Amino acid sequence: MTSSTTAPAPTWEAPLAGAPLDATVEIPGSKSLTNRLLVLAALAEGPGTLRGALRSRDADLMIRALRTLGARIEVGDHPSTLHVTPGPVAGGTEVDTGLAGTVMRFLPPFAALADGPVRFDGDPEARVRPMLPVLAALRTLGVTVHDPGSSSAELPTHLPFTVEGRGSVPGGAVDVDASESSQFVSGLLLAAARFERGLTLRHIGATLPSLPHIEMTVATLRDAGVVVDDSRDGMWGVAPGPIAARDVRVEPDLSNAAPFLASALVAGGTVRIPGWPTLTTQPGAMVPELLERMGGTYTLADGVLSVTGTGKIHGIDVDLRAGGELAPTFAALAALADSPSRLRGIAHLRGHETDRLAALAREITRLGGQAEETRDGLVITPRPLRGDVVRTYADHRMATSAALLGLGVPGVRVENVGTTAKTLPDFTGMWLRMLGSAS
Ligand SMILES: O=C(O)C1=C[C@@H](OP(=O)(O)O)[C@@H](O)[C@H](O)C1
Ligand SMILES: C=C(OP(=O)(O)O)C(=O)O
Repeated sequence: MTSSTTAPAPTWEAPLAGAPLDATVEIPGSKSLTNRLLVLAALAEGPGTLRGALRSRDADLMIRALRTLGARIEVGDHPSTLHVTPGPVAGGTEVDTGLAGTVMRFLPPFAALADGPVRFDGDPEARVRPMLPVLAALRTLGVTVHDPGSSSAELPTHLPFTVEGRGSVPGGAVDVDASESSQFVSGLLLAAARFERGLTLRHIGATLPSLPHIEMTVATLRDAGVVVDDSRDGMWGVAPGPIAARDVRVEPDLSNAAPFLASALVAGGTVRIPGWPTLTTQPGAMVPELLERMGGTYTLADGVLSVTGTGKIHGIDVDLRAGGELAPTFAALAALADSPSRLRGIAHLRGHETDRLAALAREITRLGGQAEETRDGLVITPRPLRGDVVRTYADHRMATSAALLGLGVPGVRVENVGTTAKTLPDFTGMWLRMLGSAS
């Protein structure tokens, strides 16, 4: 299994904004859409194609895993064009999840269709991310899951684990507590049309994060001809049936666009993102309005989103439950604002790539800021900040939010900026080009 390095990585000097921005930034395909569409293509009735797919560590982990599980995936005339030919789901193999939530939560239900055992493991940081709800659901649905190192009948709560594929999954009804991650729901729904009786899934937790990501799952399933009933809140039904083979284009990743757009508020000037969808299930669709509340303005014309800022940022009180992956960007803006901010509804960020609430509070504090964890979020009170090393904890969004802080604070150095390869391999190149300082 691959693992992220624990040796001290060289730091990257985050550039300070020298002048108001005037940049157009092309953002690669959405991680969430790419990895859903790959899974559905690998379960489809025939060969299909993704265009504009993301190529990053998370997407490539998904590609490698699906290949080992029996799909043929060929790269077309552009690296972002992927031709997928489904095959019988193969067992007797291992899946490296890296640190990708989409791989570790979407593929166990897929592996349950295999003709043999599939062992899952990932990065050291992945071994603490919550897994139990999806594994417990699989057991209820008739699938055996066990700890690869023991003969105990007790369900593993985390990676590593083995899913004993038996060639088919009975399916049926299951209750899932998805309060720690919407991905438990999405993973089960994505494979459910291939279960003999389909699936009826009821969420039983107190809160449900990332609802747009579940809606994205439902939309991609319906686009592939799968019958999904989402007429009752917190319940989803998937009818058994074929998954259509398709030729699909992936939208740009709007969450990855967030730090670039937010730069306009820090540096002043305008940042433009082409290919912004008018209708989308991506939670990044919330970004323009949130930036407006913090002092920016935006327009969407001919598919180009433009955000303009003045360099003056206002604090915000916002429930980010629907788009928790945006929190690191807004925490950085909040630390640079002229009034306090409260980010709410994001307790589940404690199970992301790292405990993001602790990491953001610690790193903002390291720069001289004031940031406190609450039960379900952060309270950030702006203070004058000074440069220092910002630690990233193997978390790509800690790195991009540190870059944003560095636009406004001289001397910010980002530890292991290479962690951005999880979803955006050329992050530093794109950032420098945005600032007009690329060689
Ligand atoms: O399904 C998806 O593609 C995702 C769902 C969300 O996970 P959580 O519900 O665990 O936050 C999000 O944060 C993650 O980046 C991607
Ligand atoms: C939470 C995230 O990723 P993952 O898909 O690994 O959960 C994220 O990208 O912010």
